[in-house]
Amino acid sequence: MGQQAIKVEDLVKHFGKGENLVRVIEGAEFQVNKGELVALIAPSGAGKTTLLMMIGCVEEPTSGRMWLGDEKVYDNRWLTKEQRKIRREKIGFIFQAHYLIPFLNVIENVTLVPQTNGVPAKEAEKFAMELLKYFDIADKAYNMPSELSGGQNQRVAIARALANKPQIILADEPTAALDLDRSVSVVKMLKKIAIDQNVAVIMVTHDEAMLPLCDRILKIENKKVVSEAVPEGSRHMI
Ligand SMILES: Nc1ncnc2c1ncn2[C@@H]1O[C@H](COP(=O)(O)OP(=O)(O)OP(=O)(O)O)[C@@H](O)[C@H]1O
Repeated sequence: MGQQAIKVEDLVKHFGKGENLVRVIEGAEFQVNKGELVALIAPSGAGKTTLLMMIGCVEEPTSGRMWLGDEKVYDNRWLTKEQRKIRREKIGFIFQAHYLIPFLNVIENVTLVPQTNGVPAKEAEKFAMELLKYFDIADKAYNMPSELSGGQNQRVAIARALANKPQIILADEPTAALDLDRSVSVVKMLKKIAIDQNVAVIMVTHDEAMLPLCDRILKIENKKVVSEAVPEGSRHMI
């Protein structure tokens, strides 16, 4: 078993109160290790984004316990006043729409978070260039996002998610806007990152073709989270 990146115990999430109470998650228990690429699947409205946002310290759970790396961050309440700091230091987010900032060029987008974290500009730029080279997009460093294709923008968004050297990458349907070839290449990239950078990646997806590329599936079922192997015999399909 690898090192723990995420662990939750008895995690509960409700929205609203009284008549408007919505029970989304009821006692989730699971762990994700560094080096793992895990697909998170469930029907629409079952709570995938909510779960991702709780792990990302954006949405507060209703109760339970949660660890990020070795640090216990939630025990029926946040254990720190600075969830934002935890988020900035430990988590990289990738979204379906890449959300690059349109008036900043590529390298400025990638260095924004590390600079907010106090990393000196030169050092942040050096690491950003390494990431852009790794993603084969260094020649676009000084272009604006509008000058790049959808797939290129998504690679920049992945580089940006890695710029703060996170332990955990949370990707909410990162391939939804891409065709099959580009989707496969993004997911393979996420797997390579998981191994090379020793990070845990959780990827929400509706695309079954992506499952064989993942190590494991987490499924939200009956308001719980269950772990499943990827579909038998299909791992090497793509
Ligand atoms: N801020 C909120 N207030 C009240 N209910 C909410 C809130 N956010 C989410 N919900 C409800 O929680 C449930 C889970 O929503 P969530 O967006 O996590 O689902 P999802 O699995 O990501 O769905 P999709 O696949 O459609 O994106 C839904 O019933 C939704 O209506």
